[in-house]
Amino acid sequence: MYYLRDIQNTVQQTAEAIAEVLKIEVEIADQDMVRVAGTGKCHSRCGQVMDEGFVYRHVLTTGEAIIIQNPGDHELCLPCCHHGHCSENAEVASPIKVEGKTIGVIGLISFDAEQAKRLLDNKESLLRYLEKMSELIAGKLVENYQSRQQEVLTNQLITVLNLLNDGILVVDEQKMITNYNKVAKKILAIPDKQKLLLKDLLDSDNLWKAVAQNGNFSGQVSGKRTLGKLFCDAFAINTQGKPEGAVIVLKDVQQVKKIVKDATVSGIETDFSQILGDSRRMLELREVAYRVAQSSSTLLIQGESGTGKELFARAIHQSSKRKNHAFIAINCGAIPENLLESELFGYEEGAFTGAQRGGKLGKFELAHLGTVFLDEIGDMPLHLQVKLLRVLQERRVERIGSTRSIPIDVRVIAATHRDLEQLVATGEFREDLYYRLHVIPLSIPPLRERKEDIPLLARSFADYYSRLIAKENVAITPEAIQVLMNYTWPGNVRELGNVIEYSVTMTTGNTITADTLPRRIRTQAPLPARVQSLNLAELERDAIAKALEIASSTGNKDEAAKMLGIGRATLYRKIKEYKIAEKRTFS
Ligand SMILES: Nc1ncnc2c1ncn2[C@@H]1O[C@H](COP(=O)(O)OP(=O)(O)OP(=O)(O)O)[C@@H](O)[C@H]1O
Repeated sequence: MYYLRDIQNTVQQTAEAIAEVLKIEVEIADQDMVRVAGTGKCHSRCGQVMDEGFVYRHVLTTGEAIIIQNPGDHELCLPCCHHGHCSENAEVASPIKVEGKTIGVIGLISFDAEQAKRLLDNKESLLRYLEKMSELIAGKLVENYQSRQQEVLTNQLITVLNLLNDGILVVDEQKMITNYNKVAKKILAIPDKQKLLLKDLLDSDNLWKAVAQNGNFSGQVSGKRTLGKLFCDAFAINTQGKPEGAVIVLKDVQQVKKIVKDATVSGIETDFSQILGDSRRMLELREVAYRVAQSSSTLLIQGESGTGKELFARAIHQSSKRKNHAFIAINCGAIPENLLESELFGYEEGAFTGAQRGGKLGKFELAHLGTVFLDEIGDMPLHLQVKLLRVLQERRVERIGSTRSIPIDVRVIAATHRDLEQLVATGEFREDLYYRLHVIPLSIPPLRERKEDIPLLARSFADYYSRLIAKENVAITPEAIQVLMNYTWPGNVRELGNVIEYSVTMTTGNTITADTLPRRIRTQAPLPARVQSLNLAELERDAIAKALEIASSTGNKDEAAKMLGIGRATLYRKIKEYKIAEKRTFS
């Protein structure tokens, strides 16, 4: 809204200018009938409400100027207490309008006959003059209102900018810094009250070229007044097609690494107490792992799928001096070969078609001071094995498309369910890398070789999943435990966890009995412990041998055929075909 009191000085100066020109007293009232400015006798009453301003009220209502020749006798003055004995000789009142709305009145008052004559002799030009003065005041009011709005908007923007975790710089077309937030001030060490150019703060040539050419930039830049690299995104500002500079968003690389650390570790902090198992082998393994955690040596964890290799790797990281840095796990078998290379080592801008502008940090760089967990290392392609070996030997990484090598301090924990020695023998795994990784080998035994861990694991999974689905703690009967102990667990602890999750969910009461366990566990017909081959005939042969082995306890061959879902005659034929030696005589 527009208030004359917001520009009181200007209003007073205008009143004085009018008084000077017309040699007459002037007063200006706002829409609340408060005298905002006044000259001569009226000056001392500025700021007061005008109780008897009947003429001004009329102008505020009608929006029309009025000239009163005989105040005191005029009909508008009838309600006034000075009616009939007014000290004024003549009065002129002209509206001040903003956007068509009357928001004040300029009043001219004559106290003697000579002044009154001057007013009345020049009515027309006087009214035009007052109209111009009103427009002048109205213009000032709008200007003041807009600059206040601008100030409010700027304040809102600065508040928003200061709430962001990124550094923000605003630069004009001449690359002059026009605004920045608190984070930018901190990460760029911007001095107070200095006019600065972008080049005073950042190594900005590439950035500016990209913004000018493409309207944006994304990559890394170096600070001029601070050490270290910054991630940077910049966007051109255009107003009606005209370039007006750019907004630059900055993130401290160390800060990003902290975010990576929080995302990779804090969510799933693992310590050795979470690795369950009281078998002698697990107790020993935990003890060795705890001891090696304190060193920085490369580790190789071997074990079948689901035995807890990643769990151990996380616990080792969490117990090491690297625990406040990132733990980055990457599955070498799950990522396509060409992507794996850039994921691990990163690349420079323009390294290949489709490479992201500004390049990309590799996992080794991101995990600097932390741990990289290379799962399924046996699936790593040979040419990447060479690169990995170099990283382990030289403790430096070279991004794709770069000749510069970057020093890194990373502990590598590799894991595999494959027989690496065998892979070395067949030439699929480099011998030198194998020995480099094999410095401290940890071998996690499959669950079937430490069956005494099963009761503890099963009960703790039952507690966990009961809590998860808000069920009363589901117990497990001794018979059910016995069934679990008899099974060979090809999927190891992961499979056991899944079976207990299934049973906790499916059981109607709050006890897992042998009957509520999945059928395949009860019928003792697990999948082959290790699928060595995907040859159909071999798989069939293995399945038949297994079924015969299980059924041997009852000596009933029909049972084996039923397990396999084939007829008795087919079973005989297959036994003959695959030359399967039977361990006992069947009925
Ligand atoms: N000793 C254990 N105590 C408690 N939970 C375990 C244990 N071992 C494994 N687990 C659980 O089993 C699941 C599989 O573990 P993990 O992923 O560490 O196995 P892995 O050997 O790395 O498997 P893969 O080779 O398939 O990646 C996880 O949910 C893990 O928490």
